[in-house]
Amino acid sequence: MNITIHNVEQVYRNNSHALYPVDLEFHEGVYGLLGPNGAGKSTLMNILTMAKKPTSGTVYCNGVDINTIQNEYKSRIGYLPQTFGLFPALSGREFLMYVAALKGLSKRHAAGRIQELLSALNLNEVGDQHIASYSGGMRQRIGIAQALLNNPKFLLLDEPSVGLDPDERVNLKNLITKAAQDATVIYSTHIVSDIEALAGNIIIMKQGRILAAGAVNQLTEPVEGLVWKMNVDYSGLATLQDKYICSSSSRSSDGIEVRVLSSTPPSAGAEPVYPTLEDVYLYLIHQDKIKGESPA
Ligand SMILES: Nc1ncnc2c1ncn2[C@@H]1O[C@H](COP(=O)(O)OP(=O)(O)OP(=O)(O)O)[C@@H](O)[C@H]1O
Repeated sequence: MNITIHNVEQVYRNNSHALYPVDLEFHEGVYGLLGPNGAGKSTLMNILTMAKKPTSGTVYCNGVDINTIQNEYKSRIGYLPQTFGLFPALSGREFLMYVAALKGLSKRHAAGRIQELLSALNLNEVGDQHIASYSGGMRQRIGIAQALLNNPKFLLLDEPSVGLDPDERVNLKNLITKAAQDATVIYSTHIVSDIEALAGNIIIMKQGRILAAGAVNQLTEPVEGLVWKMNVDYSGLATLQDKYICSSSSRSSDGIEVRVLSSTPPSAGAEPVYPTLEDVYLYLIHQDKIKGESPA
């Protein structure tokens, strides 16, 4: 499925610009949509799922304006919103049957698909218990299951890993990889590690604008030569963090190994390193500060 967004803009009544005119194109595969709080990720997802009408601009599905094929388009979508309501008095299975009916799935087909998804999401044992008794992670997995019910060709997941334990995060990644074999998947998050190995394409947003879009190796190019690795002690780390954008730090045999974003070497011992997606993300989000920095 080919989705094209042309000149899509969202301005709220209070004149806040959630999206400046955006042009994007999605094909089959996983797209990571990264951005800090308020970047406009959920607004974009709501427009793509037709939950929200944009102030202006058009979304095309395989070249056709989605407004002219609403029902067909919606039947091919699976959506996990950032927040969603579940009926606590229903069991997970009953809730999924209810959503399947709304999506127009036949009862027989739905029953088989729901069993498949309860197993895939490790919810078999609790599938017939009331949702009221579910943990946060179990509720999130029911949300993921409802998004996958109709084998969507366009799957949109807003912060899907929230509340999932490490095992379930791995399981989620495997499910998404499988779904993306013949579907377009958009995975929205502000957690870079969630999508680093999963998404072939990354879109980075901030304050309603697209800062960069492309494959990870395309995005790293402008950041090459701007990332440094060095060892410091705890007080040295605090000093560095005051002056520079530090992308990650980990304990090492020589104290703390820290990655620093800087246009010049932050110290004599700093060693240049190849940028990761997290480096790219922090660079793009904080580039004004990095460009205007005063080195040590
Ligand atoms: N109904 C609304 N009325 C006015 N402004 C809104 C409304 N909904 C969202 N906004 C604003 O639009 C901008 C983008 O919000 P959005 O929820 O799309 O961001 P996000 O990237 O999904 O953030 P988060 O990671 O926190 O979920 C924010 O500045 C937000 O305050």
